[in-house]
Amino acid sequence: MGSGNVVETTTTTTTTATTTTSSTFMSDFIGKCGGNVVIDGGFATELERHGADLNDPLWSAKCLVDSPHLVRRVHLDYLDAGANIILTASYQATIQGFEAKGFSKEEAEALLRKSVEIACEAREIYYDRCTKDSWDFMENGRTSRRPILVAASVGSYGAYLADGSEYSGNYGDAITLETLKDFNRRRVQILANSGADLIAFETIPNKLEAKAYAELLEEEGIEIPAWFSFNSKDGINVVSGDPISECVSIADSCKQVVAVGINCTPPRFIHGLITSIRKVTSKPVLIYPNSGETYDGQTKQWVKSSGNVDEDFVSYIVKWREAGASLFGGCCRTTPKTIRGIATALSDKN
Ligand SMILES: C[S+](C)CC[C@H](N)C(=O)O
Ligand SMILES: N[C@@H](CCS)C(=O)O
Ligand SMILES: [Zn+2]
Repeated sequence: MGSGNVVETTTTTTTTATTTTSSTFMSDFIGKCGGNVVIDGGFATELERHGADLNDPLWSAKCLVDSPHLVRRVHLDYLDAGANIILTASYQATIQGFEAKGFSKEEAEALLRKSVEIACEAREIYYDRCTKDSWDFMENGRTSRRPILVAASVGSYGAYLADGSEYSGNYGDAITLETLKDFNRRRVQILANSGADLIAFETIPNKLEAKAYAELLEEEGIEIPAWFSFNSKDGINVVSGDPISECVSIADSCKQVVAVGINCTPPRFIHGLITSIRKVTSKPVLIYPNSGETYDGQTKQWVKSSGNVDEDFVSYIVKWREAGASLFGGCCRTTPKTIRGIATALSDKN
């Protein structure tokens, strides 16, 4: 496990394998955070705000190669804004994607590890700064630090395709369960052993990919927890058209999955989706919507959605909490300002 967080695990020895489950990992963490967890905001969005050019098949993962200082800077921006969970820059970091750019397999694997190293380093810098500036507070004579987890991001296969396919989930008939498992196998192994506290499977657009991740976690005996986060463009199904209930059921049945929810989805759909998810699972629910704009995979630009206007969603956070979510952040086109607003809205409620 990553440093700084105590996790209760129960170890079950069977005749064939040793499995480690962590059923209380997320509920313990939510408790340590006072009942609500703040996730970070749009990572690539903030990289771009600092001047990064992400018009590249690697998208934000390009910065692992050419500007790691910006990656660290963005993590610190979100920590300063109040995040309890920061996601690594590995959303579009795949061994296959790095190899296509001329890196060796070893170099590609090192870049995946580097994404976690930078996030862990940012957490240490943040904690050191807090200590120096005496931001820590004393509780029963002991110094107490804001709990912070590093989540290793795994973007979907559609992200690797680098054409916005994570918003259609349409991979064609050639892509099977086995293709998806094999595509992700080494990446997931590396990230699971990188020092991250959990794996964040993000922007999962279809049921097939959820099934592939669940089977992969089981087959590889992955010992750190994971969350599954889906995206939707109608508030009823995930983007491929697969019912959200069926996707969430897959996450619910997977013992390594400690939270399930929705990301990179317009705010106007979030309330209904939380209600639908709640009907299928008692695992903690996470939400980190985008701004409500639409991504154009050809131009790699965000465009205003016609007809539907999503306002700044910070004012909805309390309602989403009442609907049953307990982890809240932002995805594309949200910023540290959004995250600071979420942290304030939740602390006002505590
Ligand atoms: C979450 S989307 C905005 C990431 C970028 C996309 N996979 C692309 O490469 O165009
Ligand atoms: N963690 C990624 C998700 C993109 S949908 C990011 O914020 O850039
Ligand atoms: Zn997003």
